[in-house]
Amino acid sequence: MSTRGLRKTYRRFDLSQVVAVEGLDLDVPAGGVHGFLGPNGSGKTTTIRMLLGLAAPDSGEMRLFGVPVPQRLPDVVGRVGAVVEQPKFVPMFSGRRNLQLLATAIETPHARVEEVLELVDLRERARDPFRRFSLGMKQRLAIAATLLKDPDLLIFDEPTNGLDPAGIRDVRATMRRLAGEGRTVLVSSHILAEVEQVADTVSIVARGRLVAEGTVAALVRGRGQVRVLVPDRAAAAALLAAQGWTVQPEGDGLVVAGTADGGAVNEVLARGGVYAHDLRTVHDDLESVFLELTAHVGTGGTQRRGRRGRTSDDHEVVA
Ligand SMILES: Nc1ncnc2c1ncn2[C@@H]1O[C@H](COP(=O)(O)OP(=O)(O)OP(=O)(O)O)[C@@H](O)[C@H]1O
Repeated sequence: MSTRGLRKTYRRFDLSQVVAVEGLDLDVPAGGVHGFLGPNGSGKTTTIRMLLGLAAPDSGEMRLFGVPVPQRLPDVVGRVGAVVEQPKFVPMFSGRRNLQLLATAIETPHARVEEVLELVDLRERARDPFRRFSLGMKQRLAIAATLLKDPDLLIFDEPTNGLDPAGIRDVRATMRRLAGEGRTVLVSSHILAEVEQVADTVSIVARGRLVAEGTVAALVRGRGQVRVLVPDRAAAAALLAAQGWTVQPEGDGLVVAGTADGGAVNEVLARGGVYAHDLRTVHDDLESVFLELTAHVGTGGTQRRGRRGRTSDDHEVVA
């Protein structure tokens, strides 16, 4: 999946414009889990809706499986499954019955229902009525519905929203399992910790623009701090600051920001005749990288749509 120069504006009730997506260049490699990350209102849902033909871009290009969309969406839509908002399940019917109804609607054999229930680990609870399902189970049922037609690309918009830790863990495990089968999973989130552990690669957006992309390891590499305990803090601080590092006192020691290279810090100190009696490297996690990258850009447009607190009851299954 890719986008080039993608742009979408909305008109507010007072006729002013909100730029939801602004010149977005997104690349999602085939296979694996790709995190689509950004603060609330940074344009993730709008981008996903455009990719699925649910909203029209103002300008820019989008490709799915190498073909331009929305122009040729009908050619590839069968290879895409998405969970984006709004419920489509009957509360009184069992999870299995709900899936069977959908399977009939898209002319898929009911045997596939058993397969997808297995894939999302819901087989044992498939006889329970949907209304008795926990949020996590509802979410996995929505994922199961998208799997009925065996898509190569799965798109999940904030799939762990409103879930408890066990629900989050189960949805994560489901995403990993799907990627393990060779599918591509695109998952959007504004909570990095939820995606960091499951994503192979990520794109970070802020105000509708890409601010970073790559593997989680590459994004956090080299970012961090080195903490040192030294006998002479003033001398050590002078030596380290001379390297261009930001040095701050902390407790009995010093924190050297802007490097995660403990060896280099140690060498500078030793060459200057200051011997550290303790030195540790603290690597930034993706959360700090994300905050740093998105802080100065802020969040999206000024108009909010009151979607905070949305639960997984609001999922739209594009099957
Ligand atoms: N239908 C709409 N009408 C007007 N403004 C909209 C509409 N949809 C989105 N917006 C605005 O566009 C911007 C981007 O919203 P979008 O929902 O795409 O962001 P998001 O990154 O998915 O956020 P969240 O994490 O809250 O879901 C926001 O400022 C939002 O208020």
